[in-house]
Amino acid sequence: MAGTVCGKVAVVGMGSWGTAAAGLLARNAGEVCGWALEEEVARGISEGHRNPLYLPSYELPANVRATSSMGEALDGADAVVVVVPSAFMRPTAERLAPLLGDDVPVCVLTKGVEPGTMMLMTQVVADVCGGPGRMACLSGPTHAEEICQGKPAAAVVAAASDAVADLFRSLFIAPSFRAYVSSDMVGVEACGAVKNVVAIACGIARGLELGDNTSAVLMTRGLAEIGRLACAMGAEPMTCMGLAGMGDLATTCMSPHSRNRTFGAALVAGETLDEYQARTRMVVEGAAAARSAHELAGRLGVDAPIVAAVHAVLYDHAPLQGEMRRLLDRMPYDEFYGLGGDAR
Ligand SMILES: NC(=O)C1=CN([C@@H]2O[C@H](COP(=O)(O)OP(=O)(O)OC[C@H]3O[C@@H](n4cnc5c(N)ncnc54)[C@H](OP(=O)(O)O)[C@@H]3O)[C@@H](O)[C@H]2O)C=CC1
Ligand SMILES: O=C(CO)COP(=O)(O)O
Repeated sequence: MAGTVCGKVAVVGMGSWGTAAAGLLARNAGEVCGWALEEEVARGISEGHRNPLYLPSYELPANVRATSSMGEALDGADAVVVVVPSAFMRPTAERLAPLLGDDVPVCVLTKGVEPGTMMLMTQVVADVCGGPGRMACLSGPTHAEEICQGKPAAAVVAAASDAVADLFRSLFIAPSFRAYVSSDMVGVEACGAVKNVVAIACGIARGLELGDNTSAVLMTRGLAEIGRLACAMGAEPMTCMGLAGMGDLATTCMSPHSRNRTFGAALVAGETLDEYQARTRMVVEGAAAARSAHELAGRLGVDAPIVAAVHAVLYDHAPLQGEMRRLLDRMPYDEFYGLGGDAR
């Protein structure tokens, strides 16, 4: 029944995932008000209950509306969900800060690492808005296209405070959507950011017609790489085995809905990042994450060859086949090196 958990939830960012998330939240909040950058999106949702630009075939529940005024979206909100692309997180948080009540809990659905500061997305919002204790993040295998169709899915809500984690779990849970909880915010966010880079590698492999074995190897070795990086950032190892790690890696590397995987294949066909994003209007988070993850790996002394290969292809104009060859030519070491295995 709508409205049983809280009165009003604001969703900041009405792209694909913001739209699908608003649909989930509408079951448990009295009212959901989305903030959209574009007036066309806000009007389409409020007047026609559809987002004209993202997932236009999905009819939103009657208690979801949207506005291009951040003040109106935030006014009286009991909880806030932020889901703008990572590149816009800091400027969006700066607009949010003066409108956000002191104790209002915030859940971030965006996946990325801020270039330069190397902050995770909840850290960026807390840096600007204050109140790290009110922050949460939700991540997992949640392609918006399938959530809108009511296909069963699950994610994990991580927060430092049990009360904040419990609130967002209650807000997101639905008959076809399970929300688990965790206290490992770093692990959940690090996994979400780095898996997108591995998905680009899987897309490249697919574009090169390298087969399912190759994809499985990239996913498995990618998970080892995610584990090494996330643990060096302070994550708990088991988080990488969960919904935010293995679960999201699997869907992003295998699903035709994945922008990151599709972009990898498009690269092989000769398309650039700018061309791909302009054509689809959708963000490829793994491209920015490749830069941050590559720099982080260097800073933390972590071996991250798949991240390095994607980075080389995207930013050093390295040939695709050459990078794939370089990955294959590396001397294989202990399978769990950096995760408890020997350096041999
Ligand atoms: N799509 C999915 O299935 C999932 C996405 N995510 C993550 O969610 C985040 C958002 O992705 P997604 O919803 O897919 O986005 P989309 O690629 O579907 O849409 C792009 C979004 O960016 C917004 N935007 C463009 N320019 C700006 C700006 N200057 N300031 C603020 N917002 C801007 C657009 O707003 P407008 O339309 O109003 O112009 C739109 O909401 C990403 O980090 C992604 O990794 C996580 C899980 C699933
Ligand atoms: O994070 C996602 C699914 O959980 C979305 O991945 P893509 O951005 O590759 O579509």
